[in-house]
Amino acid sequence: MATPILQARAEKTAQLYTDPHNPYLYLDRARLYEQLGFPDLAAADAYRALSLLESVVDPDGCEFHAQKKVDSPENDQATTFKNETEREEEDEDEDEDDEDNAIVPVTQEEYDALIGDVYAILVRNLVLCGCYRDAYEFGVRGIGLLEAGSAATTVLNEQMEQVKKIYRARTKSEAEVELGLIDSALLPAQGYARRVLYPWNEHEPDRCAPEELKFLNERLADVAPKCEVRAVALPALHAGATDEAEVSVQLGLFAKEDIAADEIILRENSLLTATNRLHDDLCDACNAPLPELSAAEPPVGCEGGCADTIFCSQACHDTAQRVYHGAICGLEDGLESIGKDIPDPKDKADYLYLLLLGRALAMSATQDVDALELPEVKYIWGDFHDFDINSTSTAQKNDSATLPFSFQLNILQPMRFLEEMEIDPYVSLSRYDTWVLNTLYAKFRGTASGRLSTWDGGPELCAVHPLWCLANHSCDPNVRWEWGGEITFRARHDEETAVWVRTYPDGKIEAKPPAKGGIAKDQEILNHYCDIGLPVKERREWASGALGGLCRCDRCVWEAFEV
Ligand SMILES: C[S@@+](CC[C@H](N)C(=O)[O-])C[C@H]1O[C@@H](n2cnc3c(N)ncnc32)[C@H](O)[C@@H]1O
Repeated sequence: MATPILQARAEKTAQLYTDPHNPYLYLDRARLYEQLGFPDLAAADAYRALSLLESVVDPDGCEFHAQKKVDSPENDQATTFKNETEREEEDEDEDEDDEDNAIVPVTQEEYDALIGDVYAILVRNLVLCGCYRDAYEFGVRGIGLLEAGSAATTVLNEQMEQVKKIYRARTKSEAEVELGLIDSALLPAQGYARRVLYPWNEHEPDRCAPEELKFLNERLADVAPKCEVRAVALPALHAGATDEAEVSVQLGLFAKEDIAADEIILRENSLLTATNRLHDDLCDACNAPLPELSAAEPPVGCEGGCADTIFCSQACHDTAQRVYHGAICGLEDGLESIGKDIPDPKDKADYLYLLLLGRALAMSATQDVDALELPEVKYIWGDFHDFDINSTSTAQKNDSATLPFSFQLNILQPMRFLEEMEIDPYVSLSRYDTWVLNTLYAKFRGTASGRLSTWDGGPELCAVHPLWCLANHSCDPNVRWEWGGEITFRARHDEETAVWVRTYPDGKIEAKPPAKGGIAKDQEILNHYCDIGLPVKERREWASGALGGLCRCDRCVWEAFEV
């Protein structure tokens, strides 16, 4: 049973689906998200309201214009809550509805009445997420625009005090700082959002249910015939887990029969890939190196006018058209400029996740399916916390606020992707709403594999392989993985298994003989999310992002003297 506030959010969302360029509705929904403790979603809606309102003062500079349906008795129907299926059924009747509802532009007077609240909500919620750099930019813009002394400028000035506090801490200065003299590049751009399974998300499967496991095992049979997906109890690693015995029931891969050392046990291809290399010699679909032009089967170009989109084979070309390229064919020029050429190497990994998101959006549009229903996405682990309606969220004080969130990567750039794909981001809200994007990011951040550049050592390629990523981690893994055009697991042999070493305070070193290679029937297939040659402290640091906490595998626990 939905609580009144969730019900109100559902109603407002349903209204937005039929009146998508109405800034009032976005502002209303932003307020509801604020109350629900989702400052990230509130900021995104406030930004949508702001972008639409800007069209009132600059109609020629804006592609989408603020307008609203004028209420009619029929329109009232749209305010009653509909679930996803009911909504789809109603879409067909929508054309008739439109004839009954007049759509009118939002006026300058309405702009004047709304704009203060829009800035106040946007800036307050960006601050709550910890996105201080963009909060500052919008705060300064709002203060410059709004009448001094208004309620909204009071809110903005309060928020700017928070920003100044962060700036002083960052620059290690005690002195008062003038707002105009702040160097915004020194403020943090990235904050955090709650990593939760949204209560209105109807796409997430019950992955441990027998029928879902059966489905996954049918898929796995083609890719890893000697392996099986099973439910497994893992130690809970997240920050809130204080009890060592607390477990998290998840999935893992297991051997169905004995596997010899060096045997390749899994081969998987995926088109959910991304690269930040511009104009590269890699296949656009699978990211494998392109064959020579003189090869018997030379590379295949896109026929739709994408000069830099090249595939390693006709098969990759055809699959790409069907899976993701169809919707973006011919739109390469605009799309190429998003998320590549990143000036600060520290941001490269985050921008690769954005590019992965872009690929998922292209897949969704090409196949005309919700991104969260894509087979590459639906069953992968998202490391979600339970949603607690009574808990509010700020970047500083919520255990579930662990999903990196920024104005650029979660709000602005995804909108740019949609616009470059010639999709109206407002009309397509039901498919590409911010909670959908956050859910995609949560899934990608725990499961994507990456490859580093041989040029500068920075991350340059990443991919989600939905079956490969079901394998859990150990610092004493029994497989190695390799990723060319396809990703593989190969059982380790005797010389490749990890040596356990620990050093006592008096300098004495203790080592354990490494395990034998190969994998016995019913053993879990254990991958490695970090370089297993590193000492325990470094391994734990490297793997903590993908694990959601510090590794407690047998080797780590032994090497860190925790047993
Ligand atoms: C790539 S997924 C692995 C598959 C996942 N168990 C599933 O159900 O799909 C990574 C997540 O698995 C869990 N995990 C993997 N190895 C683990 C380990 N050694 N100890 C505890 N949790 C682990 C963590 O929650 C991590 O975020």
